[in-house]
Amino acid sequence: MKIAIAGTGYVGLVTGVCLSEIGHDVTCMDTNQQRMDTLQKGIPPIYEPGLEELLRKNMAQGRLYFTVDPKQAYSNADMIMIAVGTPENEDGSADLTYVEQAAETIARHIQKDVVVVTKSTVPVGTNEKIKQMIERIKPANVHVEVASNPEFLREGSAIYDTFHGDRIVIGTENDKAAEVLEELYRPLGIPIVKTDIRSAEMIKYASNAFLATKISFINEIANICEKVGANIDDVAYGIGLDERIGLRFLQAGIGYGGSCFPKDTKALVQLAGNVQHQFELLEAVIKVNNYQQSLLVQKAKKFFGSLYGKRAALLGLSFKPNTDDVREAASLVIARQLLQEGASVIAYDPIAVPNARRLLGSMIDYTEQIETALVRADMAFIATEWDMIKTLPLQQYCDLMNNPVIFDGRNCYSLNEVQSYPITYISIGRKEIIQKESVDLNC
Ligand SMILES: NC(=O)c1ccc[n+]([C@@H]2O[C@H](COP(=O)([O-])OP(=O)(O)OC[C@H]3O[C@@H](n4cnc5c(N)ncnc54)[C@H](O)[C@@H]3O)[C@@H](O)[C@H]2O)c1
Ligand SMILES: O=c1ccn([C@@H]2O[C@H](COP(=O)(O)OP(=O)(O)O[C@H]3O[C@H](CO)[C@@H](O)[C@H](O)[C@H]3O)[C@@H](O)[C@H]2O)c(=O)[nH]1
Repeated sequence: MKIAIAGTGYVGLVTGVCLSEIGHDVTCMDTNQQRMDTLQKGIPPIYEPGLEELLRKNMAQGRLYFTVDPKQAYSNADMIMIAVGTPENEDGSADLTYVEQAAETIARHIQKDVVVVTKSTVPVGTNEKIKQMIERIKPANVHVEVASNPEFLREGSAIYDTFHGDRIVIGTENDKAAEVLEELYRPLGIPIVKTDIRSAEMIKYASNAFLATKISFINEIANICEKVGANIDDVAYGIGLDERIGLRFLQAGIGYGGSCFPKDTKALVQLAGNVQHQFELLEAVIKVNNYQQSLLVQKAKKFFGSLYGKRAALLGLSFKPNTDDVREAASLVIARQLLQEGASVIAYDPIAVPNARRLLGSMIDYTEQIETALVRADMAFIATEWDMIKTLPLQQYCDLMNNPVIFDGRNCYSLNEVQSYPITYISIGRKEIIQKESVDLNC
């Protein structure tokens, strides 16, 4: 099949690369010239495990192209996928500017019958608007079907998820469009849910809202565990073994970040509000998450009294491991709060430093060496559970820091392990380990 993709970010690029890998002829179109110049050289503009290899392979085999020219991308396509960003407006609703621009450009350049598929996360009713918009502009002799096909991949495992997802959701108005999409995805062997367009759009928001709810729920339980002397790791395991609850997505910490949960939860609250339904549960989920993201600095203030003049090592900048994405990352909240408290910050991340620098500028220092961040630090904040952070021997904190005080937002170390070192260790939903004389101790 000849497929064009509008928007070559995390979703568009990964989808394009994976569809070319299963034999389709894919042209990715983006309005960002610099991004496409980089891609034409075979260099991915984002970090995603396994992406570069598949990108180069399929470009070399002549199945994957990149262009900023909409005519080249859209005029001959059998299917066009919209994968542009849907960021949040100031009121939390989804900003559909890029989707509308993409739909308009598609309508102006199509020359043959085509199925337009929306992969971007869009509020219920958007695909109908896309259809109306395209119908208004397209050539009269061209027939267009519109389908909703929301994306469920996770950053950091996007290629794996595309080939091994739990389900593929296809929302259409008629069987013909559904059949084309089923044929596209059949080789992946992933269960397909066929439904109407509005339900498909809702499935995406409801999925993200439910996952975010699980995280805020376990974080609230963690906050109570701290007060009653229970251990959240054991509690999460104990409840998660009940198959109705499940073990996944019960990792307590400093809340969810990323380009999806924060904006999609707010967009669903807005969507509900538009039909006079106050989504109180989801409002609480968002409130808990905001609180959670600022929890570590609150804990540090409680421990030290004042953070003024202290040197902080911030370990991990990306919103989760294995990605360079820092959108809505808890690390950004922590960095800004530490600066407000008068501390200086040196941040470590193996790959997200350039993206973080774009947002935080020179307000903090950066390093790609974890040891450099820890040298002479008064306190270390673990914001992302990268492998190199999780497996850093505790002795290193002792050797490099002034006096090792760790605020662990991802519960990377077991309490038993920490107890054998003269380290003050304050994590989430677990007992605090305080070295009263840590100031005078040599590890
Ligand atoms: N990132 C994820 O993990 C993920 C997962 C599932 C769904 N989604 C959803 O998918 C959509 C895309 O997310 P993303 O993270 O890939 O976005 P992104 O910001 O990484 O990429 C969006 C791309 O679209 C391009 N673009 C903007 N307007 C365009 C236009 N008119 N024509 C062509 N290109 C245009 C931008 O230049 C950019 O390269 C969003 O709706 C998001 O909510 C994202
Ligand atoms: O038990 C958990 C699981 C996750 N998180 C945090 O939640 C955020 C999101 O994590 P994850 O869901 O793994 O990453 P995303 O790439 O944001 O993927 C989510 O958002 C995508 C965009 O909509 C969807 O496609 C995916 O299905 C959905 O998992 C991160 O900050 C994690 O640290 C926790 O705090 N505890």
